[in-house]
Amino acid sequence: MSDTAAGTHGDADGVEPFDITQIDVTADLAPSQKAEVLLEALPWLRQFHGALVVVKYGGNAMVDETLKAAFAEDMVFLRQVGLRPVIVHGGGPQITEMLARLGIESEFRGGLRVTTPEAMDVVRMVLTGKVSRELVGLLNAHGPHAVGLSGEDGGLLRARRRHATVDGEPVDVGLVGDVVEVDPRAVQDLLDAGRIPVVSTIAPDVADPTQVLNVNADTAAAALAVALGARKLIVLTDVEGLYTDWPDRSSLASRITVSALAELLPSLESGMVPKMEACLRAVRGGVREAHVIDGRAAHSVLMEVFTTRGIGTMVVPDSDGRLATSPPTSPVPVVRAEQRGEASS
Ligand SMILES: Nc1ncnc2c1ncn2[C@@H]1O[C@H](COP(=O)(O)OP(=O)(O)O)[C@@H](O)[C@H]1O
Ligand SMILES: CC(=O)N[C@@H](CCC(=O)OP(=O)(O)O)C(=O)O
Repeated sequence: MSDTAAGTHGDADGVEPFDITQIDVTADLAPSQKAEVLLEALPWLRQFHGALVVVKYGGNAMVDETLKAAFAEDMVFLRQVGLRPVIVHGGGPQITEMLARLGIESEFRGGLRVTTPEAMDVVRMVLTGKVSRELVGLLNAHGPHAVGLSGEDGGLLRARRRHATVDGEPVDVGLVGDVVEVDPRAVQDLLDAGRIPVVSTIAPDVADPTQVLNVNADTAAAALAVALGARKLIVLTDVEGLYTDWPDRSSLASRITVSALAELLPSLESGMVPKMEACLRAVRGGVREAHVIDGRAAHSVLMEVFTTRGIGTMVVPDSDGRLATSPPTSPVPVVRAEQRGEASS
């Protein structure tokens, strides 16, 4: 059996329904076709009822006005039909734009932003004060669903300073961190209250909690998905999915196992690396499916979750693609406040 495949994201209840991805959304559907579209969603609505889904919001879906509004609709739709979405957002382009406005040049090493104390202020301001606010506003245009929080809130994330690797050598990138602890209770509380949590990936330094660190949003989303025991991680990007032989357009993988992905990882180019590492980390940590999907397509999340073919690339465990064979091993410990010796309310 091949470890990568072009195919569907599985049968539910043996239904062979209408393929929504083949629909020209601009064409007027006949009433019977509309019914077929709804019916295709039925087994997935049933299967994912109550499922916790972590969605990494980024790429084009984050900069185009129509796509932004469509993304908000998708999240509200998920919540409304009984799933529990948690959004982790990026904001690299917005940070770069604000730094440029302030006359500060952006520099990346090994895919990570070189973050000086001055740049860190801007990163925090843009992620929590601009990107998060805007997304919460779009979601709450549909009702009081969303609440924004950063990794600093309720002890959600803690990070340790990390170095980038360039040509095999460690390179200092300043105030950049990797998540080493997650206390998901702040997010869980919001989910229990029926809210949609919107997370910005700023995290206090585990060695000095008064210092905050800039954390890549793809990797933070994976750490959170593992800590929350998410059913799915969905990462939006600006390409159809993972190409096993980039840029050969015929090499799009619709499904890949963690072992095949681990083998492929060293050959990937920088943009795709944190995304695929995040998927690998999530599935190895017990998340059943991690998806990289095209944020340039309106309603790509709905297409992924509620259609039989799905879209993009799905990363699955080595077993049969549905169930992990071994117990989850979290690369990031879930640490509760009581374990840290702090007061719990
Ligand atoms: N193997 C690959 N499969 C898909 N995309 C790839 C691959 N290798 C490099 N890329 C590039 O990575 C980009 C996605 O990374 P990036 O631009 O950082 O995404 P985002 O802005 O969504 O965070 C794609 O647009 C594509 O140009
Ligand atoms: C360390 C590091 O590089 N952090 C990122 C954080 C934002 C992010 O990850 O945004 P995207 O998902 O839009 O790329 C940055 O400063 O750009």
